[in-house]
Amino acid sequence: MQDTKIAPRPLPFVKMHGLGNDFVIIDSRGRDARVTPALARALGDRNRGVGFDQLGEIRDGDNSDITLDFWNADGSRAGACGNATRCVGRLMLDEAGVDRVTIRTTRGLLEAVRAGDEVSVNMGHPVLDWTQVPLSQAVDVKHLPLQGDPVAVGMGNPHAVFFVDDIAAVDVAARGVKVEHDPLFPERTNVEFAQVRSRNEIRMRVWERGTGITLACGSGACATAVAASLRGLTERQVRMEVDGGWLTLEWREDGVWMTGPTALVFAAELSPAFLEAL
Ligand SMILES: N[C@H](CCC[C@H](N)C(=O)O)C(=O)O
Repeated sequence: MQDTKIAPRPLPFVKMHGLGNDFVIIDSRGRDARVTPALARALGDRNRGVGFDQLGEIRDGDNSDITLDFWNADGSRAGACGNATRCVGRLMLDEAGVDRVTIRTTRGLLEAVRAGDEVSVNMGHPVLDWTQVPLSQAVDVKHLPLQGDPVAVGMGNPHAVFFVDDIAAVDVAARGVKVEHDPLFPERTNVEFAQVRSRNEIRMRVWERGTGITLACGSGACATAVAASLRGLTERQVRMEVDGGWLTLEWREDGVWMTGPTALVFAAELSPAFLEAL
């Protein structure tokens, strides 16, 4: 019998961003899941791959319109990614020509709805139990025993939110990397620095676990709105300015809703040579 070699096929993807928080999105519906840590790392390399803050993989739905998994550029998994959820929500809303879609993520069933030109997603209820954030010891999540007195909030991924008087004076990278690896966070953490401008407005900058400084972080924006509300600093609805623009957050009875813009940058495909070299 003659040996046959199956030629690897190119793998299509799209590049999107939400407020400059950028994503590669691979649609694996109807095929075997293809994303591996090695693929995430290679694709996430801005020189050898494409570069992204997170990689999103769309899979077939599970009592939902789709299932969505997130990866960081270091090959680790992100349990939540609000901006990518909005971007994928936009793709699915447009594909189906509907106003509401359901998205299964590791933290449960989320929904995305059209909000004029923007997309709103319900990122679910915040997690305020220290075992679930998770933290490594029984502490008050509203006042962590760390310099700067941050609040811990889980949004499917861990966040530590610091309130500061002057955000321009914060060295986000230096402080972020230190807090990310503090032993209080057994799964490391995303780190937000927030300056409350009024009871309805916050300026926020972020250090993302496994990624570094990004222009926006949707789950971090949700965590920051929850933390500010818990501390009595703001109302439950706030406008938030991040490095990439503006988001609206509202902590409602059914979860934390986030609204903001999405952008489709380009569609392309990964070459067989790139995939073979993994
Ligand atoms: N950019 C994402 C969050 C990524 C979080 C990730 N860095 C993690 O490890 O949890 C967002 O819009 O919510």
